[in-house]
Amino acid sequence: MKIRDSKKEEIENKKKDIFASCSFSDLGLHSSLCDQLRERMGFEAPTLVQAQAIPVILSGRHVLVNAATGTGKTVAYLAPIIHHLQGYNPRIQRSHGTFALVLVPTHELCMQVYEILQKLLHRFIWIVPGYIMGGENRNKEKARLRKGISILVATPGRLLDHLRHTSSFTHSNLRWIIFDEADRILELGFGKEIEEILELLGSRKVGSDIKGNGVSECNRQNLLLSATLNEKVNHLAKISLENPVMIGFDNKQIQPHTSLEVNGSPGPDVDDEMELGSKAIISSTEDYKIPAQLVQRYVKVSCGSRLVIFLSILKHLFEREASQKIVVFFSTCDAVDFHYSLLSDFQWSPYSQQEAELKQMFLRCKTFRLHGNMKQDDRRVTFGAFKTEKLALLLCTDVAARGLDCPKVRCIIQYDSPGEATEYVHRVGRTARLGERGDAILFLQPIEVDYLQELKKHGVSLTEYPILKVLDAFPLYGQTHRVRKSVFLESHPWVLYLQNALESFLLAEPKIMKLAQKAFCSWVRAYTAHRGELKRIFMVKKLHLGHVAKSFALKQQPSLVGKSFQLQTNKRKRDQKQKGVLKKRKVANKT
Ligand SMILES: Nc1ncnc2c1ncn2[C@@H]1O[C@H](COP(=O)(O)OP(=O)(O)OP(=O)(O)O)[C@@H](O)[C@H]1O
Repeated sequence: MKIRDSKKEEIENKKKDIFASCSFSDLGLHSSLCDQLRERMGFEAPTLVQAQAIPVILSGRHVLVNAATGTGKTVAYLAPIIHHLQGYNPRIQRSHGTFALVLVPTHELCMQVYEILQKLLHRFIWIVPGYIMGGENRNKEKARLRKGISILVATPGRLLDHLRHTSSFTHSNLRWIIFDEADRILELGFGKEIEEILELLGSRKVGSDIKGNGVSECNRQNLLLSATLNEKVNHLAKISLENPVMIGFDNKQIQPHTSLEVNGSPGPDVDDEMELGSKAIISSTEDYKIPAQLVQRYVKVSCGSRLVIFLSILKHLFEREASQKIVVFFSTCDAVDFHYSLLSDFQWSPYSQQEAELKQMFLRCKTFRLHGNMKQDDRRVTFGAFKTEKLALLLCTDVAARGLDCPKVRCIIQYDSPGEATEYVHRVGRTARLGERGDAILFLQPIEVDYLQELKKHGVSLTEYPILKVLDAFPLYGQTHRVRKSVFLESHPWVLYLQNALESFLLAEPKIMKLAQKAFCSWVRAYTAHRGELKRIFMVKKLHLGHVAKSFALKQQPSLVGKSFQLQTNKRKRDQKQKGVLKKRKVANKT
C-alpha cells in the first residue's frame, strides 16, 4: 500500500515539474481549440512553457523562448496563432495568402510541425496548413502557394526560392514569423538567406490584420525558439525582434550592458521572464536546459574496441527490455550506411564461429537509417515507420537531432561525438521527453575525455557507464568470463571474440567491406573537421588509423591518401578524355 502511495506521489511530483496547474482555457485560448487539444490530442493541461508563452504570444509581443527539449514548444507557438486566426471576422480565405510562417531547419521537422498543425486545425477547416521544403516538387509547391496557405511551414532555402520566383505567393498579410530551432537554422549557414527572407517579407515592418470590414494595421510578431538559444542568435534577434519578452532565460544569460527591462511583478509561472531592448544580447556562458530525469553517461573506450563495445551495449539494452527504441548518432552518412548494413546482416554464434548452423542474428530488432543523402520519400517512410515501432533501432546523422518527436525512445547513443555542446543537448533531447525516463550514452576515446569539461561549461555533467559489468555478463562458449579490474577492456575475452567474429564476417561480405572502407575515409575526414577550439580535444594527429580501421571491422587500414589520390587521378583522366573528345570534335567541325 505504502509503495503504491509513494509511486503515486512520485508521478504527481513529476507532473508538477512538467505541467502547469491551470487549464488551456485559463490561458485565454478559444474553447474549440481547447476542446481540440483535450479531446483529439489528449492534452489535459498545458506544459509549464506553454503556460508561460501562450499568454505572452497572445498579447502580440515578440518572444524568445528557451525551454528544454520535449516540453511542448510547438503547441506553445501554434495555439496562439490559431486562436487569433480563427477569430478573424470575416473568416480568412485562401486568397488572403499566408498569415503565419514557421521556419525550421530540417525536412523531418517541417513534416512534423505540419502534422501537428493539421491536428490542431481539425475544427478550423478554413485555416489551411501547408509546407514547402527542399527536395520536394517545386511546381506542385507553386500550385499550392497559388491556391493559398494560411500557415506555412518551410525550410529557409526553399522559402527564399519561392519568395524570389513564385509571383503568385501572397504574403502581404503576413503577421507571424516563427524561427523554430533558431540557432540551428543559423548554424546550418542560412544566416544570409534569413536576412534576405526578412528583407523580402519586410522585417519588423507593419503587417496587416483583416478585421471587421476590411484590412486594418497591426504589428508583425516574430518568435524565436530553441532549447539552446545562445549568443549565436543575437544578430537574428536584433534584426527580427522588437523589445522581445524572454522566456526561460536565467539572469546570467542576458548581457548586463543591455537596456534590461525586468518585468515588474512576475507571476508564479513566469519567474524567469524578462524583457529587453532591441540591443538584446544573450551571453555565451549559458547553461543548457536538460530534462532533469535524463540519465547521462559516457563510455570511455579506445578506438580499436569501439565497434565491439557499441554492439555489446546495444545487445545488452535490447535484451534487458523487451520493448524499447534506441537512436544512435553518427558523424557521417557513410558511417550510418555501413553500420546499418552490418547490424542488419551480422549473424554470430555464442559457441563457436565454425558452427554455422547455430548462428543467429546478433540483434533482434528492426533497424532503420536516416541521413541527408537519402531520398526524401525514403526519409519520410523511415521516420514514420520508426515512430510506430515498439522495438527498433534508428541509426542516423544529425538530421534527426533537432525537434524530432518519437514516442518511447528510451536511449540515445552518441557513437560519434557531436562536437558542439548545443548538438549534444538536442541529440539527447530525443529521449526523456515530457517527463518520460531516458538514458544517454556518449562514446569517448581516452584521448577525448576533455570533452566532458566542454560540456560542463554549459552545466552538463555525465557519469561513467559500467561497461565492464556489461561485458562480463555475456556468455562465451556457454560460460561467463569475469575479468579482474586490472585487465584492459581491450583484452576482455568477449571483446577479442566479437572483434574477430566481426572481421571474419566482413571478409565474407565484400559489399559491406566496401561500405566499411568508405565509412572509414569519411569518418577520418569528419574528425578533422571539428571546429577550431575543439581541435585540441579531437586531435587527428593522435588517432591511430589502424585502430580506427578496427572500429570499422577492417583488418587493414584502407589508404586515405591512395583513395583520394586515385579519385583525383580518375577525375583528371576523365577531364582529359573529355577535353580530347572536344578537341577532336572541333577539329572534325573544321574539316
Ligand atoms: N500540454 C501537453 N500535454 C501532453 N502532451 C503534450 C502537451 N504539449 C505537447 N505535448 C507532447 O509533448 C511532446 C513534445 O512536444 P514538442 O515536440 O513540441 O517539444 P519541443 O519542446 O518542441 O521539443 P524539441 O526542443 O525537442 O523540439 C510531443 O509529443 C507533444 O505532442
